[in-house]
Amino acid sequence: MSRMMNLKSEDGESELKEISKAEKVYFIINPIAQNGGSMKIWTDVEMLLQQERMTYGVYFTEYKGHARKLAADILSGSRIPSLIIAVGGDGTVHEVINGAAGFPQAMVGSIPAGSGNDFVRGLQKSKNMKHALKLLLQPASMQVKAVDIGKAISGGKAFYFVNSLGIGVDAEITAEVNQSPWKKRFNSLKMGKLVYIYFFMKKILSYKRTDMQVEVDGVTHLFSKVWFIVVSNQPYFGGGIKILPEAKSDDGYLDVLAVHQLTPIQLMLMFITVFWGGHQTIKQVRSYKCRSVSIRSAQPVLIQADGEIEGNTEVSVSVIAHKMNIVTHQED
Ligand SMILES: Nc1ncnc2c1ncn2[C@@H]1O[C@H](COP(=O)(O)OP(=O)(O)OP(=O)(O)O)[C@@H](O)[C@H]1O
Repeated sequence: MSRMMNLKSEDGESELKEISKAEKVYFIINPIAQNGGSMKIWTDVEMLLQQERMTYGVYFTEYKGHARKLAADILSGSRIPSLIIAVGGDGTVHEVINGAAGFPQAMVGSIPAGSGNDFVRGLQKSKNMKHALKLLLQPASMQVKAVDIGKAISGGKAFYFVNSLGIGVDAEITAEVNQSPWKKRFNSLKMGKLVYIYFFMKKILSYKRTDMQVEVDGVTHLFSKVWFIVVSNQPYFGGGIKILPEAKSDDGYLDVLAVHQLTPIQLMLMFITVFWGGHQTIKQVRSYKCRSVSIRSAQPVLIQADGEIEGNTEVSVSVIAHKMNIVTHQED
């Protein structure tokens, strides 16, 4: 479904300085994000857009993977600078980024309407849904920034990620949560994050840690009993966990963190130390900055990218510097 509305603001085109750089604005809405809460958010957003008499196109996803196709279809139709706003969680942003990669006229933003929203937190730098909406309604507060993205290949399949990629227990938990009826129940109570904590507690008691070989910019490291390895483009993962505080999305590097050997209790304590960055001083937590990293697990284990299961067991990742235009708030 698509709709187009009136183009200019009441007093002329100049007010829409940055948005008019994006001559077209499209919203791609995931109607099942946040267990349908995204639709309520979209209704509120649309009311404000109409009050401002903005012109935009609207598309609703109809199946998993549809946002990627919609973004690619929109962008292949014209070379006009176009801003695509994902209304949903990190899964929706992930799909839009994958559809938009390779189209230099694309700009991507998000109205947070999911359970994780790490893209909005760490890259777009919006504090909440209203703050994100301000980007659109007060274009003077917006800047367009070319950020790095990760390109990954697992099992012969190539894909991009904008936040982070994880192999190990984090991906296994993601897969279990997505299949669980508890996700809907917790989401409908607006407590989507609690379900991840519940599955984390459950999973770490049964998870079989595995050995992994990691090649960081050509240097091989062997880790035994690995819980997870995360490759990140920004500080946050897993819905607000500041796991790689030094990661920057525009430095041409990816940050890698490997967590191994800890007992389940130590792993829980490690996550507590993340609040003040203390985890980085733990011997069993190793971190690197790199341009490329390959990971191979001794045992089959899942891989998630931006919270979506994308592969398993082995993956090669490289950074593509300044590949994706995103909208962010003007830095103070
Ligand atoms: N119409 C649809 N029907 C079914 N699945 C869809 C549809 N549109 C998008 N999806 C899938 O919904 C999943 C969740 O999307 P998203 O991350 O945006 O929302 P979320 O509520 O934050 O979920 P999560 O907790 O997994 O992050 C993604 O895997 C996406 O591919």
